[in-house]
Amino acid sequence: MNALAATNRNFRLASRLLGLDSKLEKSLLIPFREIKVECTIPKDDGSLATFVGFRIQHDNARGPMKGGIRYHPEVEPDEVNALAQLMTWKTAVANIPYGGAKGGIGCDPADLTVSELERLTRVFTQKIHDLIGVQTDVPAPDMGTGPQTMAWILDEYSKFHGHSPAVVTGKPVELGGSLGRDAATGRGVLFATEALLKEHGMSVSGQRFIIQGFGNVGSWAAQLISEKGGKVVAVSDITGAIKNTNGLDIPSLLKHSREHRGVKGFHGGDAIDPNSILVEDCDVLVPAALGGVINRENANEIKAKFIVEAANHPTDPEADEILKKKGVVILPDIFANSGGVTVSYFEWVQNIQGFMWDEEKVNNELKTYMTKGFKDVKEMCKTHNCDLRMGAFTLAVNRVARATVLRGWEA
Ligand SMILES: NC(=O)C1=CN([C@@H]2O[C@H](COP(=O)(O)OP(=O)(O)OC[C@H]3O[C@@H](n4cnc5c(N)ncnc54)[C@H](OP(=O)(O)O)[C@@H]3O)[C@@H](O)[C@H]2O)C=CC1
Ligand SMILES: O=C(O)CCC(=O)C(=O)O
Repeated sequence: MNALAATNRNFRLASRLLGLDSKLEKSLLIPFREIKVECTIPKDDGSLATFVGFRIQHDNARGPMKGGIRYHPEVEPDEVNALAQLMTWKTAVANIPYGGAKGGIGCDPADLTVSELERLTRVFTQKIHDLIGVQTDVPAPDMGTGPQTMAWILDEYSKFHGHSPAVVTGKPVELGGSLGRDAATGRGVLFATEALLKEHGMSVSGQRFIIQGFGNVGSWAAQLISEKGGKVVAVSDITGAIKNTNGLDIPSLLKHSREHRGVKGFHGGDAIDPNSILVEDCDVLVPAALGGVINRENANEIKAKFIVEAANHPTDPEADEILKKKGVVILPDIFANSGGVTVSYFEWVQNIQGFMWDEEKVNNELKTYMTKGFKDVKEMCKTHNCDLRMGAFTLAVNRVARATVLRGWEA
């Protein structure tokens, strides 16, 4: 099932549990605006290259639309649409005053030089600058993008609209980025995992973790989990996968990954087949890379007792059903990885106030939001006698539906 069909399905299940009016249900699914642009840039060798970029703005009932921009070869409209919709539900679960959006450019950032990436980002910004804004739609990093990408967007946008630091989040701290944003998604994953394990009378310390993806989210999650005594027994990225049943030395692995641009060749563990990482033995599986990686092909083989969805949409609905029957507990993406957008909200607030918080305040506030989010999700699970994914979806859909109706929605 593709990402959009899967997301729509989860939304509809939640809508039925809530007993939403069918016209309201339909209207909540339709995106507010879908933008597609062609971005042509000169490559360093003088030839021209054209890339297709998207910004899909899903819903703004609860506030400005918010969500990352992804640079990846597999970016396509249905997936961006699904990711935009997931942002609407994620900001509602986190209870931050935003709607949802997502963007992306179909490109392989590894094949482009820094100056080509800068030109591409500037052309993309030129094409969408009048459709984003501090109170309309606020982009942020996602796969293949980071603080430097946000700095280029900020600079290009400001040429049209004057200096506007709050138009993007996840910026470099020197340009108004928030302390703690870089680590925020991974730190949120830690807080979410702690809340989940506590519920089961367990703690992070001593549990065996497997993490797929060692980029921003995966590497911070690995670092923070291992600092709390969790044993990270395997990680993977696009270059390969490494396993050590005694626990990988994460600081050394981070150093190796920075120096060699990937985990491949790390001597502190054994190389394993990256395709088998999700089914290796562990207590907690943390997918932190692409969507759809847990599916009917591998769900039966998964050995983890818990799955914490650091990536967006890593679990296909068919896998969801199989895993539920096996008793695997899944902490869904729209809660588990909401730490990133929550600290993006803190960044936006700081920019608007023209005031900078210290990192301790950012991290403490994040913990408060994640703890409250878990409690709210559990409450919905109790009310609707459902699993954590439906608990999170019903919480979110109910909040967005209420905001929509209060603003004066009419069938
Ligand atoms: N950044 C954020 O704040 C947030 C991100 N997310 C989600 O988290 C996930 C990761 O994002 P982020 O960490 O920012 O992205 P990054 O680009 O920083 O990192 C992605 C990681 O995934 C690896 N990867 C890519 N393809 C594969 C594959 N087929 N198998 C194994 N690893 C792979 C990459 O390897 P390599 O580097 O070698 O290419 C890299 O290690 C995405 O689903 C994203 O939507 C969710 C919430 C917020
Ligand atoms: O920080 C943000 O605004 C959004 C991050 C994001 O794209 C996500 O949570 O999937």
